Amino acid sequence: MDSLIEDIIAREILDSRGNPTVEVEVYLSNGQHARAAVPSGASTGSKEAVELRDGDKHRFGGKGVLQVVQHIEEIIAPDLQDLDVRDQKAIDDTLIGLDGTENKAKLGANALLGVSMACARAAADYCDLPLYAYLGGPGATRLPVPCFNVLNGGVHAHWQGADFQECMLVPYGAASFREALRWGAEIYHALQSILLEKHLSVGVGDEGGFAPAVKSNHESYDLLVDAIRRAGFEPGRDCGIAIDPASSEFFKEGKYQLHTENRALSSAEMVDYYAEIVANYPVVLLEDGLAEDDWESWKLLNEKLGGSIELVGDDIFCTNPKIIAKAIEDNIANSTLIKLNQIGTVSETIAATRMAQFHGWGAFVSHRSGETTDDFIADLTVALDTGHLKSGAPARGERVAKYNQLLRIEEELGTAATYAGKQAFVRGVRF
Ligand SMILES: O=C(O)[C@@H](CO)OP(=O)(O)O
Ligand SMILES: [Mg+2]
Repeated sequence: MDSLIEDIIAREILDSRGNPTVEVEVYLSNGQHARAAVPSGASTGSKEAVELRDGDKHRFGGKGVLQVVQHIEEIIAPDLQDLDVRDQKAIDDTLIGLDGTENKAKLGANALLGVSMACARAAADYCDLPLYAYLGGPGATRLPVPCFNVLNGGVHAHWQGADFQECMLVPYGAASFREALRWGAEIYHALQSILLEKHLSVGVGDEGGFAPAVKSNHESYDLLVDAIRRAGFEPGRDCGIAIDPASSEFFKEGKYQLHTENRALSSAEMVDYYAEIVANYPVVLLEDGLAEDDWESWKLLNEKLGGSIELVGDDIFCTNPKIIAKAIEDNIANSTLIKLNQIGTVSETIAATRMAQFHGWGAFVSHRSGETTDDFIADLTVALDTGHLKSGAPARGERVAKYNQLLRIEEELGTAATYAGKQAFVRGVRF
């Protein structure tokens, strides 16, 4: 058989923030090889699989990943040698077994994920299939609604902008992915002109969105609605808004500290705050509206808003099938974010997505704020038919790498391609 893993090598490369990350290459017995790179978050959930860093202050301030490279080449590679690269489950189970810890702290989730992704890609190449078709089969034909993070705040803008980390444009009214991408870019540029006119900064945050020093979180939504109109579209009909406040980052001493507005809200007040935003702006999706340590209050949030918008858990679920199962049981949200490196293998990411989908929940695929030009998540989104993904602004190479790959997939699918549009969202979302 010539689909066996022959060798695996790894190297330390830089991500979009100038921090080291891991790149992995898998070589097969037939001479083919494939590559993958691992992303890295800034606003991370405490239950995420562990991203291992060297801690040697003399290299990258302790953020180096040479130890991870060593784990891949010296521990993982010999063990995976001669496994059939098409057996993703066996590969991932071997990786999990080799690490042996619950949170992948021993070898590092960054070591495991790089190998897992590179193997999936090598297997697809071996089968002479595009990655989305290899992972998703012949039914993988639906293109997702791209959610463009055009206003960056919170930690992604070093608290120079809004408290809320992400304000996204959601062009669900477009007829195709290509059209949605054009709309996103046009609205992004309209927003830039509005900011310039208002003498607000057009400097960008980690995900390529602008990071103006707004006076309130509401000002962000006014800017988005104006930009949608300025570009010639109708807010609510053509394009909605999604928000990721990443609220765990400003939940301190049991209160949500809104720095820009100089006030602190209780969980119940925070839910009312969102209800007011939802009543006044075309918001269709709210991610991490409440903190990961505020599980009980999520029930209230879901009671009040779960019937009209998609409520996504990110830091609180960490793409972990066990936590998502508990969340479904407790009925605290109606959707989960999906991030490969929060859980650490491709198989577990698929399991988390399926868990959500089988229960009528949404699954929202996401990049990380520290990215590379690896476009794996574009294919993954189509393969798992999640209907929507976020990959930052429609600008900056590491963000558009994913959007541009989706253009290629749409083109390749030809007449078979469909665009998820409003159906991308969980049932009940009011448009
Ligand atoms: O909170 C998020 O959803 C992400 C991605 O946008 O940010 P980070 O990668 O910093 O966790
Ligand atoms: Mg988030």
